[in-house]
Amino acid sequence: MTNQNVVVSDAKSGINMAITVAVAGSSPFQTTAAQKPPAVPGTYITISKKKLLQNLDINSSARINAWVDSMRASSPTHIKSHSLSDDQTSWNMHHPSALDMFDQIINDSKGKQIVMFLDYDGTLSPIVDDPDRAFMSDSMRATVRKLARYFPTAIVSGRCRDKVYSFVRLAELYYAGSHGMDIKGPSKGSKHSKGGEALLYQPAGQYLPMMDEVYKALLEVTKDTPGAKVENNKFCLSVHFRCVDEKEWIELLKQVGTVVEAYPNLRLTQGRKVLEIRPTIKWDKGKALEFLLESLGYANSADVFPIYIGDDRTDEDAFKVLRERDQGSGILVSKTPKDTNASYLLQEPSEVMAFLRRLVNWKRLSLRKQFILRGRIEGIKMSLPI
Ligand SMILES: O=P(O)(O)OC[C@H]1O[C@H](O[C@H]2O[C@H](CO)[C@@H](O)[C@H](O)[C@H]2O)[C@H](O)[C@@H](O)[C@@H]1O
Repeated sequence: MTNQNVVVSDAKSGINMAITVAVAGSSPFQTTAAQKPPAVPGTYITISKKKLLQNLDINSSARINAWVDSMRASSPTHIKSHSLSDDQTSWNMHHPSALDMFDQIINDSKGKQIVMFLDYDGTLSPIVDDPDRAFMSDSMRATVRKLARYFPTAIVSGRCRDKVYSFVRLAELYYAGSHGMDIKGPSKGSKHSKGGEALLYQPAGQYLPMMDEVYKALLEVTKDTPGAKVENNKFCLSVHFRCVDEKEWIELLKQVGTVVEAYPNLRLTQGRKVLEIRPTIKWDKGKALEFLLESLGYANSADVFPIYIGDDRTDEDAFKVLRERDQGSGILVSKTPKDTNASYLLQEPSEVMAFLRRLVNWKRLSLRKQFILRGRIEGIKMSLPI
């Protein structure tokens, strides 16, 4: 356990109060690698390239080129078709479909409380060109609403919390925005909050003025690059290049690199056709998952079964936590091979919806069975002579 600063917000007065609480640190669970399919080495993004990507030096053409290769790799159309089919077969063998393995997942969760963690873009909504129009379908919303009736459910997104909430619009969920750096967690029964107070946790709070400054600088340097879009996700800034001509990528990278270089407390990473700038603090979606589990009362508990579904590179931090704890299931949403710590696979949001619906139906049925069984036992008791 380590101490973390938590901001508890009083809904009536609007006053935020910083308190220190204990947060789960290293996992008490031992990894038994044999129980889970192993992570397959990356097929088109190698570990060494990942390391190389940790720092972008805009004066080094080797670094710049590695970054551009990686930007290109986020587009499956650039994978040669013959190598894709070989990789795909071996990858699919190691990462079976979560729909095919549904019974196995349910069996593994036996006697445990399932807690759901859902990424937003590419998981609940399909990837589209305009980030402001990545709407969730009504049927997906209805499915997630039902899901939350049966299981505690959290959305964990790179978007700022307000924006992802405006897309999802379900008050009964918990939300972790800015890649987990802005958490609104459970208010009832949590040891982090009293009464009906909302639990807010913003571990990068001190960087907010800096992020606003960097947002303005990014808007300025990218303003002449057609198709570039800068999104302010509060504790994380996204520079989208999905609609930028590939010939302009090096220039865009240099523009962004020049801004980021001036701030030693910032790091630059990549998502799906997006450059992401965030504080260097040791906090990510994996830490957010652990924080939410603890605030739900499942710190160090063997009675919980977290299921995390996501498509983004940043979701890997959460998959890694589950793998290290040897707990729950990580499910990657992807059609193409990727270096991943997830155990299972779903191809696209429509499969995510099918999986969530199966969970809801299974839970409904098992509750009905329990209800009937209890009725029978009560009936037998009533018919017994006193
Ligand atoms: O953690 P997530 O919820 O997956 O958020 C990650 C980023 O998602 C969004 O960008 C991605 O989706 C856009 C809409 O489909 C797409 O246009 C873009 O190319 C993708 O990278 C969001 O706009 C970013 O701010 C999030 O960081």
